[in-house]
Amino acid sequence: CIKKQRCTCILLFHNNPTCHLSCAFRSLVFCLVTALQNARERTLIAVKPDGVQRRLVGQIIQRFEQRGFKLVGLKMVQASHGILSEHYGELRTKPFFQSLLTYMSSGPVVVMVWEGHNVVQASRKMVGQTNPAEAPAGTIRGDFSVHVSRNVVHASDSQEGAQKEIQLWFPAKDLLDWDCCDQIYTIEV
Ligand SMILES: Nc1ncnc2c1ncn2[C@@H]1O[C@H](COP(=O)(O)OP(=O)(O)OP(=O)(O)O)[C@@H](O)[C@H]1O
Ligand SMILES: Nc1ccn([C@@H]2O[C@H](COP(=O)(O)OP(=O)(O)O)[C@@H](O)[C@H]2O)c(=O)n1
Ligand SMILES: [Mg+2]
Repeated sequence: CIKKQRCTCILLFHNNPTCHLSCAFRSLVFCLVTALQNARERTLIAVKPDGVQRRLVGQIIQRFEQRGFKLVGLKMVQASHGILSEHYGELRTKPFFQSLLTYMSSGPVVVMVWEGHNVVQASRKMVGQTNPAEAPAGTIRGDFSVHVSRNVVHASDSQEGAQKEIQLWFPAKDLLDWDCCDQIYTIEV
């Protein structure tokens, strides 16, 4: 997408003699802004109470760091039924809803916001299917869990869902904008 926009800028230069420098400049700015917006995609990841009890927090964080994502928010909380009901609102009619709330409030959770290119989709792949029996080895659930009711970690399943979940768990002031010195080595800007 970034490359396509660069090509558009170049075509504007070469094919259209009436095109002004300012036009190309605007395209370039658009191109850069889009690249930066893509790089700033965010998702909510939570280590569930089973993951915390089993001392998997460090290994889970390490996987996201290693992949090249940037941690911009982190906290440990004892989640209330209120926040969990909202977080899992879409599952309200499911037979396991009450047991899900009981499990999720049974101990602390570690809630995080990770930022980076395509982070929502990439995280879902790193986490694996909801049912660990279907999650391949190499995914977090495939490596650390065996049962759907104790699947160690949560990851937002869409960009829209991520935005809602991030707002639910974090006041904006608790998310940090910081420069990752290796960013130019993880994406092409
Ligand atoms: N049949 C089930 N029995 C018990 N728990 C379940 C069952 N199905 C789902 N769950 C629990 O509810 C959670 C939420 O289900 P959802 O369909 O959102 O899966 P998910 O998106 O993979 O998980 P999460 O939202 O926690 O990342 C699951 O992660 C799992 O812990
Ligand atoms: N059959 C199921 C499905 C989900 N769940 C739990 O509900 C959570 C949320 O379900 P979900 O459908 O959003 O799946 P994920 O997004 O977690 O993969 C799961 O992670 C499980 O903890 C469950 O206990 N039993
Ligand atoms: Mg889900």
